[in-house]
This record gives sequence, C-alpha cells and structure tokens, in this order.
Amino acid sequence: MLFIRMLRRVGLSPACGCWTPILPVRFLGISPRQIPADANFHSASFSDTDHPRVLITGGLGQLGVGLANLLRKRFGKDSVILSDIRKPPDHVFHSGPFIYSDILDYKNLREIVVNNRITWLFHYSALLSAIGEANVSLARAVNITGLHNILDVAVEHNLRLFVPSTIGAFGPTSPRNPTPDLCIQRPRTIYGVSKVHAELMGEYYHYRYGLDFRCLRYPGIISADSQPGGGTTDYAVQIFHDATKHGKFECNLEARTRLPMMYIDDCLRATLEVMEAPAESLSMRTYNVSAMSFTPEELAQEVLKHVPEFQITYNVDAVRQAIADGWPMNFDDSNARKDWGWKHDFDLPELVTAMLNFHGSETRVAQAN
Ligand SMILES: NC(=O)c1ccc[n+]([C@@H]2O[C@H](COP(=O)([O-])OP(=O)(O)OC[C@H]3O[C@@H](n4cnc5c(N)ncnc54)[C@H](O)[C@@H]3O)[C@@H](O)[C@H]2O)c1
Ligand SMILES: C[C@@H](O)[C@H](N)C(=O)O
Repeated sequence: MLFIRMLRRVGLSPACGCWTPILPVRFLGISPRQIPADANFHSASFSDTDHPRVLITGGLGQLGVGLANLLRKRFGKDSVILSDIRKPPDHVFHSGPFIYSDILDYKNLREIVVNNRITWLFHYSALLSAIGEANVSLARAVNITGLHNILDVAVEHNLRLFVPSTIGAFGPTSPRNPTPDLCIQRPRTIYGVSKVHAELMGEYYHYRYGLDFRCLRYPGIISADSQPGGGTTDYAVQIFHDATKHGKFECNLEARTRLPMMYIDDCLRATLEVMEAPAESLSMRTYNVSAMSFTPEELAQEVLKHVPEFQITYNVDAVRQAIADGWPMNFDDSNARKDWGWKHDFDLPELVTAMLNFHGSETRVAQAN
C-alpha cells in the first residue's frame, strides 16, 4: 500500500509502470507587475492563426535581433517579441515588439507568456564562456537558475522551447576531431557545465513531462552587424572589423587553434528549421550543427586574398586559450543532416566575402561622410 502511494506521488501507475505527466507547477501567485500600457507593442492582434506567437529572451545579444528579423519575416512583425534586461537601441525598439524581461523573475516571465499567449520560446539569455569565467556566480544564476525558470514556464504553458547549446558543452576528455553528438562531456567552464545541464534538463523534461524541447549545439557564430558578448570565438568576428578599419589584427588565440565556426545566417536558419521540423523526424532532442572549421592563421590567409596589406599578430589570452584547447576542432553533425535535412550554405570563402563586403561598405560610408 505504501509502495503504491509512493508510485502515485511520483506519477507512476502501478498497473502499467509508465509515467504520467504530473507537471512541476509552481505556486500560482499573481505578479504585481503589469506590462505598462505604453509598452512598445504594435497592437498585436492575437487572433488565432497558424503562426506561433514567439518570445525571445536575451534578445539584444549577438544573435537575438537577427533571429527576430528572420522570424518576423516568416510569422509577421507582431508575432515575435524580443526581450532583454538592457535598453534597446532605437532601430531595434522601432522594428517590432520589445519588452523588458529578466529571466530570474519567474512571475514576470509567466505574465509575459500568459498576456501575449506565447506558444514558442527561444531562450537566448546567457553569459558566454570567457565572461562566465570572470563572473562565475552570475553565470551560474543566469545560465542555471534562469534556465529552470524557462523550463518551468515552458512546461506549465505547453510551449515549444528552443535552447541553444554550444561546442563549449564538450571538454578536453571529449573526442575532439570530430566530436559526435553522443560522447563524453566534461567541460571545464561554468558556461559549458551550465549548457550540459540545459541539454540534460531539457531532455529530461521532454521525456518526463512531454515538453517539446529542441536544442542545437552551435559552433562559434560570426556576424557582421552585431557584436559578440564575451566568448572564446570572438576573435573571428573582430578580425573583419580590424582588417577593414586598420589593415591589421591582434589575435588572442594561438595561430593553430582550430575551432568549428558558422556564419550567422546559417545559424539562424538552422534554428528555425529545427523548430519547424516534424517531431517524428527528431530522433534526438539535442543536435550538433556545423558548417566549417578553421584556425586564426587560415582565416587570416583568406582575409589576405581580399586585403593584401593585412597583417595578423598574436597576443594570447591564457584564459581563452585554455578554453579553446579543450573544445572540439571539428563537429560531427551527421545526425542533423540525416534527421531534418540540415545543410549549411557558407564555407570559409563565402563567409569572408560576406563579412568583408559588409565591413567594407560600412567603412566606405563612414569615409564618405
Ligand atoms: N554567439 C555564439 O557564438 C554562440 C555560440 C554557441 C551558443 N550560443 C548561445 O546562443 C545564445 C545567444 O548567444 P549570444 O551570442 O547572442 O549571447 P550574448 O552574450 O551576445 O547575449 C546574451 C544576452 O542575454 C542577456 N541577459 C543576461 N542576463 C539576463 C537576464 N537575467 N535576463 C534576461 N536576459 C539576460 C544579455 O543582456 C545579453 O543581451 C546563448 O545562449 C549562447 O550560449 C552563442
Ligand atoms: C562558442 C560559443 O558558445 C561562444 N561564442 C563562446 O565562445 O563562448
């Protein structure tokens, strides 16, 4: 009798031995916080359509604004709410709905999800690898406690949830060349530890409560019109800015440090594709995605083809180098390609051309003014 009561408490039926989805619902309180009437909502009409209603957390970082642009093109401007704890620049504020949201404030998160009838959540808030090592307790709070809030609100409101993971979820004892989806994961940064935790918690909530959790492990992402937020792969963004502006670049990683990288357009398209993939095509809930892999000296060689006077020098940052030395050199993304048809568009030459075109045209505009 006692045994049956224990089974019931954890949601197991003694007859079939299977799980029933008892939700980890928190105490239902009413948040005193209301979304102000003058918040920058563009009179979203939430009439029922086939479109998801989307919330992006941590949306003012390197990737969030680009994701919002892509999703708004697909689902309509008012269907996608960008959120962050920072003040948005004018062009972002006027480009579509923006709202303040601190992921450490659970009631505020729930209020936003309920009031806007959110159905898809892209969880981008995080402290990245290098900045996380400089502030471990904040990284632990944002990346782990914040994730718990996101998981709970997602399961409570039946959201489809995307959480990005990273090459940083692997460590020096993982196979590094190539790194498959399933292998040893013993990262040595708080960022990596928090991302392994996110992968495992998301998958657990999927199997335990039926949460529609989807996760991609991104490589280092390279973008032209947004700045990276304190990672180990940041050099591969800064190099283009310095090459066009100064004709030279000081790199904080060693010349032969090989890491997987991806152009932002590929990254955001992969994110939308995995979110739209039919559930039955997903044999896993966490996938590696990859495009290219290069070292600083290989990247510099490619830049040199366009900027003949370009010079690279090295001034290695010990923290970033130690992190990079434990990360994958090449990423095996064959499961993503097989299951939901992932295919990248940008290899190294196309990436360099796209980045230099952007920065070159910016520089020409600046010189003309
Ligand atoms: N950029 C990359 O190369 C890369 C690679 C792999 C994975 N990722 C993942 O993609 C996601 C987005 O990356 P990014 O490069 O845009 O990151 P970023 O560091 O540029 O931006 C993160 C955002 O989170 C916000 N944030 C911090 N604390 C918050 C809080 N308490 N509540 C709400 N927001 C908060 C910050 O204000 C910032 O705008 C992250 O989860 C990151 O781990 C990024
Ligand atoms: C790789 C990725 O997670 C991030 N750009 C970092 O370097 O921390």
